[in-house]
Amino acid sequence: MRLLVESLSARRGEDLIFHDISFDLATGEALVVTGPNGSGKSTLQRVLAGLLQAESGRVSLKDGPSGFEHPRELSHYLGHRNAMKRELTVEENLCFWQRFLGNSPGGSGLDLAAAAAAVGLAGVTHLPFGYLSAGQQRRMAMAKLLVAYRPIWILDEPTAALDAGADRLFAGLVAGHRERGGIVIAATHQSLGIGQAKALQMTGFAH
Ligand SMILES: Nc1ncnc2c1ncn2[C@@H]1O[C@H](COP(=O)(O)OP(=O)(O)OP(=O)(O)O)[C@@H](O)[C@H]1O
Repeated sequence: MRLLVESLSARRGEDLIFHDISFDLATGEALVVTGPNGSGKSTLQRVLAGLLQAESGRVSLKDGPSGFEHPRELSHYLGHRNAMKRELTVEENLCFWQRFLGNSPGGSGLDLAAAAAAVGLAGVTHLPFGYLSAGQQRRMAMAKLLVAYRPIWILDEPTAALDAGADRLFAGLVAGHRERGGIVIAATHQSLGIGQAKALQMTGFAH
């Protein structure tokens, strides 16, 4: 499978945020997106995840499972926020996401206990999400990537609020996903330690 981005431009309100971005990623590859605040990293990711419409250009899949034409249909999107209900327990939140997302063709997610264990949170699945520390909450958001199989991971500053151990854990999850043929696109201000990756430096436009 290949993810193709051709001459992509996006606008936010009146402003053109980026223009003429192209790249392609094959099975097992990763793209690290860097750039200063406001340069358009999140905007690009939201376009790839199908949450924003592009101004022009094309995002498509080639040689993927039949019937899937846009990466949004095969993606996990992890935004700045964790997308968990504070009042629900860890287990209830993960259960919701597992059922809501379902598995893409070609794989299956971990069960909830295994996913919680994989992010080092096995002992707290009975607690409301709101009781967890900021770093534990981010780890939980990573568990969401594991409970349903999606070959493409779109990650916006995935390691914000994480300690060094969690950084390593994250790098291990990404490496495992790539070894299984997954594609990863990660926007970051920090070194992610995810091994060999393509790079895209966003510059933004001066308004
Ligand atoms: N909903 C919106 N409406 C209008 N403009 C927006 C909106 N969201 C973001 N922008 C603008 O789009 C530009 C790019 O923002 P974006 O969040 O994509 O940048 P970023 O590179 O991810 O920044 P950061 O490193 O701070 O997360 C900024 O100038 C921002 O003000």
